[in-house]
Amino acid sequence: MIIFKNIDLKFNDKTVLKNFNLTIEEGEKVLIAGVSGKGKTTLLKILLGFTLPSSGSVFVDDLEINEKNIDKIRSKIGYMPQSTPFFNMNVEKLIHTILNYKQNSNITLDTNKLINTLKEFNLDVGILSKDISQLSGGEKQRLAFVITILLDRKIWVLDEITSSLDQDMKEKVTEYILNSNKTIILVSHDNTDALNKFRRVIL
Ligand SMILES: Nc1ncnc2c1ncn2[C@@H]1O[C@H](COP(=O)(O)OP(=O)(O)OP(=O)(O)O)[C@@H](O)[C@H]1O
Repeated sequence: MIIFKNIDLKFNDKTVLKNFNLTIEEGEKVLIAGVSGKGKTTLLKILLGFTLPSSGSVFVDDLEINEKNIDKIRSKIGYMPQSTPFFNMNVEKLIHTILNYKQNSNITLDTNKLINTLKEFNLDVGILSKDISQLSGGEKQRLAFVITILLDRKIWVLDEITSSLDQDMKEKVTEYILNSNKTIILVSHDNTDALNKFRRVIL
């Protein structure tokens, strides 16, 4: 369960969030909507501990976000920011590098699962021998999503992760998210059928 409690956030003199409260149950699918600049990305960054609120508290599974708990909280979250934060390297090497991070030591690479998940999102297995710089924006977004699936964290925090995809693929990715057993907090400006089934929170 995720709880945002009485969150205020100001940047200099500008109030971005005022007395924001939200409780997200285990397995719930929440869409954060609202016009540009309302604080959607900021809200996700607060959940990751990248941005500190001016006041208020955030809890993830009864752990309050603070310096002591933040690593444990982050290890529960699969986070996809607005732009894919990949170094330019070979795709297969990138996947191995990410899986070799200490916080992912509970995951063993299942090659069949990797190949099947790539295929599910119309990525040819040949992508593994390419460099990140050779991929299109949409390929990078789908690859990042495949990696998020492989990491299998219980909470997914997803910031406009379908912006470079065509309508059919937006629908497919959103449907996949909707049918997952994960707790989802998603920011999107899409207009897809699947998104209508999310709980909508408007900032
Ligand atoms: N580090 C920062 N310092 C100062 N102001 C910031 C900072 N980060 C965000 N802001 C401001 O806070 C407001 C909310 O930004 P945020 O990126 O959360 O909006 P958003 O709702 O996600 O917008 P978009 O839909 O365009 O992505 C904006 O006015 C932005 O300029």
